[in-house]
Amino acid sequence: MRHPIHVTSEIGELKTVLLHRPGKEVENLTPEFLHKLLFDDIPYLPTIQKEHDYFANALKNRGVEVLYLENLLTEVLSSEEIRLQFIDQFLAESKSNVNGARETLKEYLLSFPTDQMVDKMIAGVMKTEIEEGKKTHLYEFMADHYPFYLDPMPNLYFTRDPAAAIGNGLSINRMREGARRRESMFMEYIIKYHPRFAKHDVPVWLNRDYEFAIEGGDELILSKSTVAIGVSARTSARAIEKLALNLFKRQSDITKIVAVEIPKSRAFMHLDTVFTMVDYDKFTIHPAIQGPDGNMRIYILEKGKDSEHVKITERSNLTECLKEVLGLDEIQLIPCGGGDVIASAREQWNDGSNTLAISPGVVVTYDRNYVSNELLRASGIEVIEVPSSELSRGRGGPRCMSMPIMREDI
Ligand SMILES: NC(=O)NCCC[C@H](N)C(=O)O
Repeated sequence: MRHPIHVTSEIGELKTVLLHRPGKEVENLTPEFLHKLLFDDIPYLPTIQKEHDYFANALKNRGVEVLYLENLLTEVLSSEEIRLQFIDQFLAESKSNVNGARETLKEYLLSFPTDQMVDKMIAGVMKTEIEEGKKTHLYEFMADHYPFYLDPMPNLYFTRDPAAAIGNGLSINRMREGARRRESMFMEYIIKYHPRFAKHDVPVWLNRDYEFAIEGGDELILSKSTVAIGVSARTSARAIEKLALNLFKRQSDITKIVAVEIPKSRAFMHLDTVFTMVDYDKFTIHPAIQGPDGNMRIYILEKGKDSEHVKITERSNLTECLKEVLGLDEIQLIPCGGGDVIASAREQWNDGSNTLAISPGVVVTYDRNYVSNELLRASGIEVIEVPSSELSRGRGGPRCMSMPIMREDI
């Protein structure tokens, strides 16, 4: 029986990917809550959907099977027992606003057909949606003070981050920011209960109940045996070490974790915002993450003396480290924006380094990053561009917007 999750590289031919089509949740962004909800601007819904459909079609046209997170979850929640369990957990995890109104909200959510209920949970529930007569707590009447019972989940179209495929298993992530923490519940339920996955007993290398944060944008599968993980604003060194211990212990094929420290900044929130793999020996990079001589702080984690310890050795140069772990004589780093200070900062901000490889040497990128795209082409890469004026407002690119679950081995 073919395993439903299989990812042993960043670049092997993409067979199946999980997306979320942005919906009403982006219309629940207002200036007051942009920062909290991790957006820099408010996307225009019809256009962001059009751009997202273009992205999905670009993948389908290349033979990729596109699955939508919201559809898989709706299928899971068709069982009444699981639906009730999911709602209870979802409301419990949304605790800051639900306080005391759980039963009213549960009844409200259950009044919708399951697909609309899922959309509603993602879009958020406004206080004004519940009849006044059902409100019993002071805060429920304060719609102007804080409008939501359930906060919207506008970052859900960045399916990369809540969970990541590693080999035949997954990390289901505890996300750093409160605004995104509920997102990984979706994958937890899908893996456990959706018929496509449930019967395969998919290994979960690290689960979302682990106390330290890790996000999929930091997890890059360099090869069958090596994963690079960013130590970043979102991913903690502790979670990386725990994941490494579990991967070494539980018979995965992973023998090396390359922990790459990157600056903690909004623009560089994950490793994949500054570094992605585009071919066997080619990578995009934002030059600002390296020191003057290309120096960086990099640590290789390998099996240690016992199951509680990893062996840690330090490296200081990314190019040399990649050559070592991939067994290559040469590798090429393609600078975002061509290394021009202005173009690289501008294009990195709009995810110029955030490419999604759909096979070795073929990537999907945003059209707006024309300097980086030309440079990729000049380096022999085929570039499929997608329109990006609204998609880019959430600060993530094609890699962030996709969660590959099946790739051919390379
Ligand atoms: N892998 C990624 O870099 N994902 C982009 C996530 C953007 C989202 N607005 C966030 O701040 O989490």
